[in-house]
Amino acid sequence: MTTVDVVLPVPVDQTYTYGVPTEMRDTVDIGHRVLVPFGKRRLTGVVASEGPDPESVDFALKDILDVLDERPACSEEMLRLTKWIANYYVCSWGEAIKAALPSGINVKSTHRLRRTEEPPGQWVEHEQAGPLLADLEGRDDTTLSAIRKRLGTTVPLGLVRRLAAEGILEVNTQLSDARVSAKTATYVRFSAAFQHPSAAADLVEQLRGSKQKALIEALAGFREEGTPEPLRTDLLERAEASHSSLNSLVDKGMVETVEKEVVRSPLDDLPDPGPAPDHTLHPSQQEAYDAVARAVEDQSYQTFLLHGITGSGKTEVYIAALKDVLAQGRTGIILVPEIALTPQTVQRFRSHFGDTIAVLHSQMSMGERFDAWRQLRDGELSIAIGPRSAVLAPMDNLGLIVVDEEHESSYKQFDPAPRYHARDVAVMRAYLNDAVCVLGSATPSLESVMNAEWGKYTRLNMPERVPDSSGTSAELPNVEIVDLTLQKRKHQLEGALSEPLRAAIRARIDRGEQTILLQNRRGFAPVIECCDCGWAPLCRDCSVTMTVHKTRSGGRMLQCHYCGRTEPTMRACPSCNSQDLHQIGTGTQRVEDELNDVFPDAEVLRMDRDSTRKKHGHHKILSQFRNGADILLGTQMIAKGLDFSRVTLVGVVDADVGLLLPDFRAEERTFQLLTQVAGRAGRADLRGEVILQTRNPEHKALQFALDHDFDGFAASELEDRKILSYPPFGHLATVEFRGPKEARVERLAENWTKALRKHSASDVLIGDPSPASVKRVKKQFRYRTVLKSRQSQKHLQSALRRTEQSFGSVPNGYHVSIDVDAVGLL
Ligand SMILES: Nc1ncnc2c1ncn2[C@@H]1O[C@H](COP(=O)(O)OP(=O)(O)OP(=O)(O)O)[C@@H](O)[C@H]1O
Ligand SMILES: [Zn+2]
Repeated sequence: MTTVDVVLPVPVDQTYTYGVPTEMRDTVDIGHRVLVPFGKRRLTGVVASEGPDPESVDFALKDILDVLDERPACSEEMLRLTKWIANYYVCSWGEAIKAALPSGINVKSTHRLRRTEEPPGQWVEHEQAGPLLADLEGRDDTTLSAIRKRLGTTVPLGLVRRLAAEGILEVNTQLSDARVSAKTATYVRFSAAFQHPSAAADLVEQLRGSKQKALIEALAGFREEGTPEPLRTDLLERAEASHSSLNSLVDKGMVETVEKEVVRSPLDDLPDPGPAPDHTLHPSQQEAYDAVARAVEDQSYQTFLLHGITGSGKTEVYIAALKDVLAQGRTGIILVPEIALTPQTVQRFRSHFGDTIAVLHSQMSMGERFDAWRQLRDGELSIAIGPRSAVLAPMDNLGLIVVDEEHESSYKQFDPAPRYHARDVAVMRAYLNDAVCVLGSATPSLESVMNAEWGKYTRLNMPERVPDSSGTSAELPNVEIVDLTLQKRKHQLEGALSEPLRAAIRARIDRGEQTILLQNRRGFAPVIECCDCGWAPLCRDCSVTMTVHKTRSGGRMLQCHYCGRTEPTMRACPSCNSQDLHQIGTGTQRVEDELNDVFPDAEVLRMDRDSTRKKHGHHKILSQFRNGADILLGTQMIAKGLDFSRVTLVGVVDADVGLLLPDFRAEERTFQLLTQVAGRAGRADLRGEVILQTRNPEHKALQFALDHDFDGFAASELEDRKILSYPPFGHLATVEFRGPKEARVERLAENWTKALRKHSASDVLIGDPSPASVKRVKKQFRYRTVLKSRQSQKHLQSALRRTEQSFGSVPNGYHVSIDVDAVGLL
């Protein structure tokens, strides 16, 4: 190739042509990363295609500086997929490719800054330059990213350049290497001439130095144990010898050292998954599997919606299909909402497929992530299991993509772009690969239900739970509603737990059975308020009240759930000095206290974001529960995928959390959450019971959950959506405007929306820009415009694309984010 077209990580929708110097022509290929000059910067890009004939180019062609890969980082398939993502989600191709590559592999430029002169007053007063200059005062030199971290704001590079031009700053730009690469280690072995076991004894005779003798003996010892090439550090330690003794053996040609890659794996510290259970599929599993297996056999594209009620055994269907795919020499991707929350599912895959699996999760180090990515790309591993981003795993030869719990909103990426939905990308990726896609859920999304109805997906149903050895299926648990307003009127409500729920828990403790309790709100109390003047503490940086949390020592502190800021609580109201401060509402910590009070003899576990921050935090709590703790209390984390046979009671402390949010999906979410959590009860021989506490007993989401009536709920909700042209009947996108000054954000939103109206086809309905329901988060004001189209997603996409192009850049520090198929309109 003499020229190449390169995709760059810039928010511009085009590729750039570069020349290829003669010495690189044999090494560069499609999908390779290359280093290129771009304005004054150097950027890492990916070669998308061969470029035009250099003779035909009518601009000054710049050359690529370096080829960064020996093998393509991006396959041609991945280039096609990312291009589709860029078009569909209205972002740049470079942004989409970035999401498909492990972070940290790009060469970065770092800017080191130093203050040279006393800055003039107008700069000291300047809103952005002031803090920057103050930060640099008295420092030697420091990187721009360190400054940004210290100040907690963005420092625009343009500002830095202006200050440099005025001689106030000295800027030194350096290229740093990629932060991750394959990790290698040094191993030691006998040289070819000395490999015979008897040679070691001869060597020990010959050698004079006692350390050298010890090294030879230790190396022979490792070999006897089956490790002919031990790590150099291990060998030195065992022989208690130094590098120089080893080097003299190397010089004598007796031993040699080799550099080999070590693979960093997060599986190393997970417990062994144990042997794979050998289940015979029950009739409805068999039927579902047969349908999937036929499509796998044909190697043609098809998407299935597997609607299997809770405990119907969907995972076994995925496993059986995956075995077929591997037998064909193809590969598979399993998407789960979040690895830490679905440990049992992951362990089940590991027990069947062992070392061929790459488990990708959010708590992996950059090195672990890179290693998994490289092994998948090179075909050393053939299964990727992980959350959202695993849909972009770099494997060739895909035969199957499973999306477990396909209704989960965590499959939608929010920030940064590409704001893709992993389920929809999975369907597209299967299509591009003639592969099969299986979307599984007990509560499918209404989008998928309609796609099945319209014939795009094939629906498969598993309406019964897995039968026991006698052939009878466990029944779905009995659901009962406790009306909290009634309880209160009868003065029977003392804390958060009603009398019937307490009695049911007591019975479980006495029988040695287990209880799962959902309270979908973390912390101690959502609000603290002054009883005299009504004052409540707000976060300094976000427009929300702060939540009361219990500290480890039993005291109280305040925390903002949007930015994480914490503050001490106050004794008296800062506004009227009253001591009468009231903690209103209930979080998991408060329920935990009540449980410990009421059931002092019970072992209570709490699982929420606060109790699971450490690595394997979820895992520890769940294994304590498996070992027989009485009560597992938690936020929505506990609603998914858990499979414990002794759980016979599920209690929902407050079923109304989330129900009344101003989002058209609020009811769907609530129904899904209640059905999923109810499904944790009575999964084996013991019959389950569910108690929902609510103040809205007549609400549709609750009433249908009461009867486990998914189809009824879907039909009723779809009717409402149709009238309002909400998805799945219409298409939706949002544009969010963000920045530090409200008036400017509002103006930006208005101008952008005006331009959008100009570029839109007539069926596109565009709302007025309005503040987000939490208007300010982390010092940034947020406004939002919602667009709908009854007819076609394409109309939205082209209007957004055209507006973005014609509008041009926005002021520094201000952002416009396009979110196609947005979920969560808050
Ligand atoms: N054919 C089978 N024979 C015996 N046991 C089975 C069979 N299929 C699945 N199981 C067991 O039944 C239980 C439920 O299966 P699984 O967890 O796959 O259900 P699920 O459909 O994913 O449920 P949920 O949606 O509630 O998470 C598991 O313990 C699993 O090992
Ligand atoms: Zn905040």
